[in-house]
Amino acid sequence: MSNDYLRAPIDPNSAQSLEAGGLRLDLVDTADAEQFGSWLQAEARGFHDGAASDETIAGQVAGLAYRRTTGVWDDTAADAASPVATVSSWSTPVTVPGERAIDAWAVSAVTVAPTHRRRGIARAMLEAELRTARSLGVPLAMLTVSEATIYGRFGFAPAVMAADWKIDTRRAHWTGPTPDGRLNFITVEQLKEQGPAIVEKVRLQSPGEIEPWPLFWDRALGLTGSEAERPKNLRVVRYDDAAGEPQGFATYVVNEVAGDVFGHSLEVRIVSTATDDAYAGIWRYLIEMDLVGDVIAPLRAVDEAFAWQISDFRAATKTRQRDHLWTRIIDVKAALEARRYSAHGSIVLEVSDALGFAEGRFLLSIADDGTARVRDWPGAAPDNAAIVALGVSELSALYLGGVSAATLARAGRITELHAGSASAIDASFRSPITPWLSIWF
Ligand SMILES: CC(=O)SCCNC(=O)CCNC(=O)[C@H](O)C(C)(C)COP(=O)(O)OP(=O)(O)OC[C@H]1O[C@@H](n2cnc3c(N)ncnc32)[C@H](O)[C@@H]1OP(=O)(O)O
Repeated sequence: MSNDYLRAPIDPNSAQSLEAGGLRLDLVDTADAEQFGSWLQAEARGFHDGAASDETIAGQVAGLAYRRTTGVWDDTAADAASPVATVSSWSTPVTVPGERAIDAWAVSAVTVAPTHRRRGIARAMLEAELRTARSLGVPLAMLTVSEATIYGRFGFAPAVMAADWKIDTRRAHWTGPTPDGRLNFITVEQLKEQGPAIVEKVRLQSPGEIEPWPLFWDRALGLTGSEAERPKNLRVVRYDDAAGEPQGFATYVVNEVAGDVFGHSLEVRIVSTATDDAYAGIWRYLIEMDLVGDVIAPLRAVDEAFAWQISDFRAATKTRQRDHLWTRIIDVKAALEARRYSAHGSIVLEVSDALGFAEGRFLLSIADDGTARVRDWPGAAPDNAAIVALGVSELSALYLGGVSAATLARAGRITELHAGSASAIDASFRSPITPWLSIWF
């Protein structure tokens, strides 16, 4: 999708409801550095970050201008130029099962100033985002969340989980393959040039993955801010296959551990690998690092293959596992037809949606090749069809193939109207590749 979303008008419903409370919902002109800078500082304050330096703000003004940037202003506030609430959004492809992607409405930077909380401002902004996405024909919305208690009421649900891993390198001897590629140290500047092409090879492999944006690289590589603020201990290693083609990279830092001169802790920042060989080459390199007692790898997939590539299964532990990407189906037909399925069949979905976007009774007909057609289906279900009643949150949780319908049925979150329907949904919906999103947004 082009950047048309930048010009879409402000949602009139939310503008009116906020106006009734003396507040103004408006778009920020991201070409106006002063206005955009003020919005960025309000966002930082909303997340309890310190005031950003002029250099950081200048970098963000340049790097985030492609996002639809919305604020809420209280013209009676002492600093009336500074918004009391922020949200930003953009349309970007997200990978769905079948190594393909659909446009999704990414929502980020949702903050309301502590002086203005719990009077419905976030609700007005979120509903405006969903209506705007709908008006632009974007079938899915998504976000990564600070708290798991906020977004369910708007029809979002966790669809991609993530895990923080810790590997005890003294116990974890590498038993996986030894690939014939080679590893090379490269500079962060080289990675900024070469990394996007590698990540692009990887993107369609995991449902849930999205395109990183240019400023993502600057942040991840410590290239924002002044020279003095840049990290000095960030290492970058690239894996090239036997033919010399770059197929993966890792960025990491090695930290001293107090009281243990030779025992360091290696913290993985990014590992991105396009082939199984690159995966084995990079993880072997990290796990076998000398003078390192443990490898800390945050925000990884919940079923990392490296757990099966070491001598002691208990040497790799998940120190935390939790929801990461939340999705919200806006257009049931477009969303469900965009992905591929693992088993053919007919499924009737009775979807309820308090906001109305996804409400309806639909027939999903999945062909032998995994493609699907969705029709409104008010009538009786075809013979042998699975039938379930569920909310849009539950359908959104199932969408990327990482959540079990049988579990949701056991939890009372979906209702089987024919016995065995949840298992039929799982046979079709579950992705053979566990969904994973490697970044926050
Ligand atoms: C995608 C992202 O950007 S995630 C980041 C979210 N932002 C943050 O965590 C920054 C700090 N927090 C904040 O800025 C604000 O407290 C926000 C944005 C979370 C909420 O803003 P508010 O304007 O106070 O929310 P609002 O009054 O519209 O509440 C909407 C609903 O969410 C509920 N709610 C709001 N905040 C929370 C919370 N932290 N936990 C649980 N429920 C919440 C309200 O009770 C309300 O429920 P209801 O409408 O069903 O009665």
